[in-house]
Amino acid sequence: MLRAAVSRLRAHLHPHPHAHHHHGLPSVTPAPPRDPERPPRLLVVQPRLRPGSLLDSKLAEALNLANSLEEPRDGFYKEGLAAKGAPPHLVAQNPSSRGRSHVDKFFGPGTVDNVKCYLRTSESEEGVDAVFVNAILTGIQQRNLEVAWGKPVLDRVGLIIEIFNAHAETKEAKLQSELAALMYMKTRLVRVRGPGGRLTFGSSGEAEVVSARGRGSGGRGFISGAGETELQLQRRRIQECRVRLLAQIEDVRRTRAIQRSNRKRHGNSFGQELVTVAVVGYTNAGKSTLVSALSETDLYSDDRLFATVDPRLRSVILPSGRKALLSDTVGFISDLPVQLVEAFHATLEEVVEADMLVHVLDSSAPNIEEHRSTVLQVLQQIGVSQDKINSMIEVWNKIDIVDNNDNDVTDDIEDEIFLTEGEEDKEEELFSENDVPAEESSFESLDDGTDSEYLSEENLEGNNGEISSSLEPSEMRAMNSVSSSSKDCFGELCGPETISTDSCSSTQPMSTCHVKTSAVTGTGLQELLELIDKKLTERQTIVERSYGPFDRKWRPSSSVVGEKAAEQ
Ligand SMILES: Nc1nc2c(ncn2[C@@H]2O[C@H](COP(=O)(O)OP(=O)(O)OP(=O)(O)O)[C@@H](O)[C@H]2O)c(=O)[nH]1
Ligand SMILES: [Mg+2]
Repeated sequence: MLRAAVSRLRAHLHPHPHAHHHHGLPSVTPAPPRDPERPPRLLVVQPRLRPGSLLDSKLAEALNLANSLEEPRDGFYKEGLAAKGAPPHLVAQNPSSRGRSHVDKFFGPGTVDNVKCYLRTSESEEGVDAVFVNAILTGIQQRNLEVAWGKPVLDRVGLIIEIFNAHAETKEAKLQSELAALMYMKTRLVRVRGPGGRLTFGSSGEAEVVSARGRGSGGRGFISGAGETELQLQRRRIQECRVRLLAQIEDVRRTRAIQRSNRKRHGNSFGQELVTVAVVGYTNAGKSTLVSALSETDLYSDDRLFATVDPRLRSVILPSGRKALLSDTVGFISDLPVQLVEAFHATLEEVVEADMLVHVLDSSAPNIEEHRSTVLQVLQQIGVSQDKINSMIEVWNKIDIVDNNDNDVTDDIEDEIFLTEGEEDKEEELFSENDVPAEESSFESLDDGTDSEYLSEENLEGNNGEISSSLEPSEMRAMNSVSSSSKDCFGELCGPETISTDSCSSTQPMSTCHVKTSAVTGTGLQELLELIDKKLTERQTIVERSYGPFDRKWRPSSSVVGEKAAEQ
């Protein structure tokens, strides 16, 4: 009921369908009649990034995000993600890379026009329901782009929230994604002067936009008075909604806390404390697949991003016979504002309170380093102790596809990147320069401010080689070198015997134990279970040895500390 109320509110504030294609709300411009069952079709606009490999991975993620916005019916999606193919997309000049982000529309006038042209020509074909700009826009920029393009515009945060909303199934996940939506919307209230000179909300008017942050009447005379009142009304409604949501989420949190303490108190049938291992990681790393494989159960896994929004617990018997609970949870992603992470507080508390963390990484991802640092950052944000982060086990998953991942990222992307006439020579230069090692390639100086902002299709002919070769991810090289340096630990147990080796010492941040796995083929799963077992035993010994409640943190065993001290 609350969800419906929020939807109504959102529709009122935001009267276009980007948020709710699935709810069939009216659109800004009369869109061609479309099948309400069909997931929304988004045009992806990706600001250009350097080096090329970074652009490739961000674009691939953007396309995956665009394809992920779909509501499952009875727990299933209409078609597999692979069947969908890449959505239409453009690579645009990145205004922020030149330090001159346009306050009013984010992009420069050339880009805005080109996207408009693209939309006009595509209208006759399949049509696009909304535009997804893979950047963080201000409310004003979003609204101005909507006016310019005549289509709903979603930025990165907006789309992710919509995906959360579409995928949430349990009450807990629904409440939290509603809260995320509300918090996002609150920063996005803008007034627009409508066609009749009236101030309205939404994108029907021309671009006289006033920030909702309440810059006040600012000498705007009588119209601003009425506008302010309406704005205040909207803000109050949002505030009321938020208070109600927070109260309900507090209930969820309380229930979860009780469940957790029951688990701790009653433990398993042997009277042992029932420990929880939280499985965390970037979205699509394979957390659900891994938890399913380890626990021999069936959790929903999918190539869609944020396939899991609902937290799930699965029990697993470790090699020692001890029973543990694995907690599968929502994945993380880069560039999410902290308030949105906070909206998922109740769910993420499971991670904070877990006895141990397992960090799943997709080792086939070209920007694995960025994924890793995003996850570490979020863990810190939600209040996981540094000790727990340091003693986390890293799982390098999808090892089965690591060797042949060299060209899968751009395979179906390349032909659709656009170039504008007049820009050919320069762009050719850009692409061939991608051959140089990633660290050395900086092309910012080549962007000299012309307004032609696209790469044209014809121009990519003959350049494909360069693009693919630019894909060789330097991160993978870095990873391989880590891999060889951590051989001592790898595949073995990183217990007290090996803890003094560089690769596994928990006293050294970031030198975490890792296991290479494939959740699909089962490679490395036994090693992982053994490692979890070992770490838990280690932890328990420490807890037992400690004297007071303040010592109940993970620490290297005293013998190791003693050894270290003896060395010095
Ligand atoms: N080749 C290969 N594919 C894998 C492996 N593990 C998972 N996948 C695939 O990767 C995709 C994502 O897996 P999920 O388990 O849904 O990933 P997740 O981390 O739970 O993702 P979110 O819930 O969306 O955050 C699915 O299509 C899986 O089949 C693996 O070890 N090898
Ligand atoms: Mg999942």
